[in-house]
Amino acid sequence: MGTMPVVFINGYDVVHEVLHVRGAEFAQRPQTFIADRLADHKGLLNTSGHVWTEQKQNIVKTLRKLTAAGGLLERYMETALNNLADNFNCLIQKGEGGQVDVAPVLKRSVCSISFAMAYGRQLDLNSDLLLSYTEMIEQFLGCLNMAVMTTFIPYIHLLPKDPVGYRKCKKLSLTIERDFVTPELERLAKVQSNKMYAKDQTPQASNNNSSSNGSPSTLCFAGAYIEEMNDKRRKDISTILSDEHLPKTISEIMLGSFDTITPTLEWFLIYMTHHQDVQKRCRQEIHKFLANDSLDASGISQLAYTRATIMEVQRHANIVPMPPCHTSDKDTHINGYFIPKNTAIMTNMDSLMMGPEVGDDPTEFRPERFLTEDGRPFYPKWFLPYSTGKRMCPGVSIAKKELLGLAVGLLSKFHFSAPVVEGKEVLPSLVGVMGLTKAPLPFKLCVQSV
Ligand code: HEM
Repeated sequence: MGTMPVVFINGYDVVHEVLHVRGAEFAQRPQTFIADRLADHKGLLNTSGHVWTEQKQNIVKTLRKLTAAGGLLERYMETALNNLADNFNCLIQKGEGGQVDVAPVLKRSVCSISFAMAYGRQLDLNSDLLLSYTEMIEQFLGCLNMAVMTTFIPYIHLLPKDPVGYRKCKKLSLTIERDFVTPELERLAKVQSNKMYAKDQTPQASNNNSSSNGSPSTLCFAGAYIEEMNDKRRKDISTILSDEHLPKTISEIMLGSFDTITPTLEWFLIYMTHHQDVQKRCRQEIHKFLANDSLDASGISQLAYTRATIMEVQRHANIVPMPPCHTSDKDTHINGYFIPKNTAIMTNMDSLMMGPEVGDDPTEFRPERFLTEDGRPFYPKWFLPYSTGKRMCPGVSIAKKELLGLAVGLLSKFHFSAPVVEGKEVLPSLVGVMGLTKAPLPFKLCVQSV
């Protein structure tokens, strides 16, 4: 990458050794042109050392608290799903269910949930703010796909006419922060200071730890971050959490969830269209275990086949085939090969998802590979869509719940099949396009109520 050597690692044994066993040694991110310029050494995804360590611990703690917080995520999902169903039903009533471009509504649903988890308030799927936030995120990601070329040939960014869109990308990133992130953070900071003021005014309140549970500002990522930061400042504890890092970290949470959950759901619907038998079996399981199709925890936990299907979609479509690179700041060896310090280590996830450990015919779509013989969920060691070790995705538990909840909500309400064009069924393509993640080509589905 540019002048930086790159080593691809392949196969479960070496991936496990580098990312997990020697995770601390390889926990750093290489300094690439685009990451340095866009992240500006802030946030979490592209930082290393103590800046990354405290923020990672904080994000893991906060996301764990949010997923555990009394059905919060489930409430946001129900609202998004109801909104989504209204949108699909509207198209069906207008006679337009035969060929629906499902992606825009799916994207806004995911964005509305991420927004709610990040800022503590949920937007309607058709609200102007959500429409423009989603559009800006998409534009930014689209632009970034080309701008990453500067990682390989940095001087391109100096050429006139911005040939790979680097300057556009930088501008979009700043616009997102200015127009969407900052106003929400200011709103939350106000809530926070009002709360502090109220606490100072009420002698009883000062004795009870109202910051830990139940208050509106803690029930979102940004609120919890602000609270933790203020708490540490008040107690004079040295901290890296700051108003400078917060907007970048929030943007990364919004992008990190949007650009992974959306394509996974799109792929899920595409595979369900190709494999009607699997779709039918998932729906039967959902109707059997979920009373009124509600996303209650005890019912959801019994959906072994539907879970296995989502895992098989993640494996077969392999949405993050090349996760962000890792590096070490010391000369070392991997598998007997000398690796100079600051070499970018790239993981080839295809070598796991389609590798020999998968078993018989990895190219076949077969959810049963994630079930034991008696039908219980089975998590093979090579299945690492969220990576592993120190840099593992902190959003894993939210992602798992969200994917299952949205997949269940979609299948319980709608049937998906190939649109018929000029008397012929047109199945959506299984070929993906690579950006930061692997997304499907534009596609349409026939959507019917069940
Ligand atoms: C289907 C959903 C998702 C998949 C497949 C996924 C996958 C990944 C992968 C492969 C990495 C790179 C790990 C590495 O460098 O070894 C990552 C990092 C990350 N993900 Fe996710 N992710 C998903 C959802 C989410 C969600 C919902 C969030 C936020 C709530 C999130 C936030 C992040 C962040 C902040 C990082 C950077 C972690 C670090 O550098 O230490 N992701 N994710």
